[in-house]
Amino acid sequence: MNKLNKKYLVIEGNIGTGKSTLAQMISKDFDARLVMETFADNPFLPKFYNDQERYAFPLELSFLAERYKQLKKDFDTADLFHELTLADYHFFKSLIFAAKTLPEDEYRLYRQIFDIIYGMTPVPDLYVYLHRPVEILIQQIKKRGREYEKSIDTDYLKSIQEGYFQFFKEHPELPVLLINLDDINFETDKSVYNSLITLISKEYPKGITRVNVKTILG
Ligand SMILES: Nc1ncnc2c1ncn2[C@@H]1O[C@H](COP(=O)(O)OP(=O)(O)OP(=O)(O)O)[C@@H](O)[C@H]1O
Repeated sequence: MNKLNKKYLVIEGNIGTGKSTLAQMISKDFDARLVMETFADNPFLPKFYNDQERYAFPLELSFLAERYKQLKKDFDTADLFHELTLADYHFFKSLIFAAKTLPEDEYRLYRQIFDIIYGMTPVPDLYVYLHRPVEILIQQIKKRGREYEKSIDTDYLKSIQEGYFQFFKEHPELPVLLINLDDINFETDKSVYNSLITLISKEYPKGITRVNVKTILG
């Protein structure tokens, strides 16, 4: 087994929390196979941020189709070179977002399709959720300056965050490591990154284990 003692690790979190950056750093250091979410070339995403009502359904369907295709491809092909697979999203993310973006009748239809697919997706050994207050996320989103994300507000981020927390409550069988990063930058501060690695390499029981990075760093 690799030094993280995991075969399939998921890094999740709200929009702009830094999950892709952390997943990339870890995959480089531990020579992991990296499964990254693709969204840059989703033609519905900019349209959705302009007109949510009109474009939410095609957006959600396209994310679902894309994520399924990607997981299937990545997990169907045996990989003899990597012991660890690392993803910057968990499949359930699709449903968390859809519950917030779709009207009830469309959500019910979406859910039927989702449930069929969800049963076929792999279960992670550990689900890491990177938490930051929504005010910090707004700053991060502004800083990275993706044009179409300009309309994201704290209410939207709060509702997505609630969706994640609800998901954890409804899935007590999943080992979740909920790390409160607050405003701490693990990209520039090596000691923070090392603490995250130590945390992630441990074994966790099913359910939520909460850790506050500021408390650990003292
Ligand atoms: N199912 C979905 N429905 C609506 N929007 C989505 C969905 N999935 C992703 N998005 C949007 O796609 C963009 C990228 O999302 P995501 O949170 O994965 O990446 P990110 O914000 O770059 O994350 P990080 O900064 O933590 O790496 C965001 O604007 C997000 O709101």
